[in-house]
Amino acid sequence: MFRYPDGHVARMLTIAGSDSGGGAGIQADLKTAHQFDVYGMSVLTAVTAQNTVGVQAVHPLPVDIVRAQLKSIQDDLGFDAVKTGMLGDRASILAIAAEMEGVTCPVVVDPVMVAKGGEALLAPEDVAAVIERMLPVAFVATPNAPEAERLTGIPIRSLEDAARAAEALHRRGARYAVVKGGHLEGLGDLAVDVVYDGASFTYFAAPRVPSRKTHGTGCTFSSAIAAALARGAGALEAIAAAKSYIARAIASAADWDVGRGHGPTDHSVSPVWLMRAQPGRMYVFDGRQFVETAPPL
Ligand SMILES: Nc1ncnc2c1ncn2[C@@H]1O[C@H](COP(=O)(O)OP(=O)(O)OP(=O)(O)O)[C@@H](O)[C@H]1O
Ligand SMILES: Cc1ncc(COP(=O)(O)O)c(N)n1
Repeated sequence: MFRYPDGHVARMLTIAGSDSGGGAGIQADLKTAHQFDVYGMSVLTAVTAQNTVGVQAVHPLPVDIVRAQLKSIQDDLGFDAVKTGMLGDRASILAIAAEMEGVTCPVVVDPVMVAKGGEALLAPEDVAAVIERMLPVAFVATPNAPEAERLTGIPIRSLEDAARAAEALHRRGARYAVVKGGHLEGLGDLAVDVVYDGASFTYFAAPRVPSRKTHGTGCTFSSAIAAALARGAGALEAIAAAKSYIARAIASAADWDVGRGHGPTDHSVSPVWLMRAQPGRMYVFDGRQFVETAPPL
């Protein structure tokens, strides 16, 4: 486990839903924390019956038990970074937002709305609560392109659109807004994520793997950012480490036979650390290392 100079072990909390299939949600988050040598803890917001083919049932947990889990962790263990994913019902969203307003460590908000198969994981009428209450507490927000469209109202068809949406998310309170490129046509064969920090656009890219094994990529990416932040990494370093981790996790599972549908990624890979990432640049991860280039826009 990663330890700080004072001896304390780096700790990450995930507040998210359970994926019985083990590829997304809490399960992906804890596997990722472990792979970053960070101690992982969880607050469950909902239980899903889910596999690689689809989501068969969703059961949000009562807000009292959501609050109680968080209190148990706060009263005893503490944490160095938080990641939020699927948030459950409106009462839980409001309770979690209120708690996050009082947290001093970095919070990564992954505004999960729909699963790969199209099933809703957030009620459409609760999107406003995520915009109004969760974006302002986000040190890093990590929507995919369709989620960023819903959060900003900006149609996203290109990298330029993604950059404009990242700006809008920053205006709505996210200190670092990351619009992920998994659902977007990137640059050539690259999957490009754009980051806006209020001053500069920074781009992280990796070759797009022609694979259906992308269940839980968003969960894995956002928890990797939180795990890196829990170790004291800066925001851009954390996003870079997460990009290398998810790129390797997708590539490594491409020939797996786990499930018949959108299979999970391989959480057993290791991240590559990019120290001193410069805002305003583009970094392409080639599977082994980052190559710095001029920004595409
Ligand atoms: N086929 C792929 N090859 C390489 N990288 C990918 C691929 N698909 C997604 N990514 C990367 O994985 C990360 C997650 O992106 P994505 O846009 O898929 O998130 P998401 O839609 O929230 O995930 P999910 O569909 O699991 O909810 C991003 O860094 C994205 O660029
Ligand atoms: C509990 C839970 N949280 C998040 C997702 C999104 O992940 P994906 O879009 O990869 O299915 C999911 N499927 N299940």
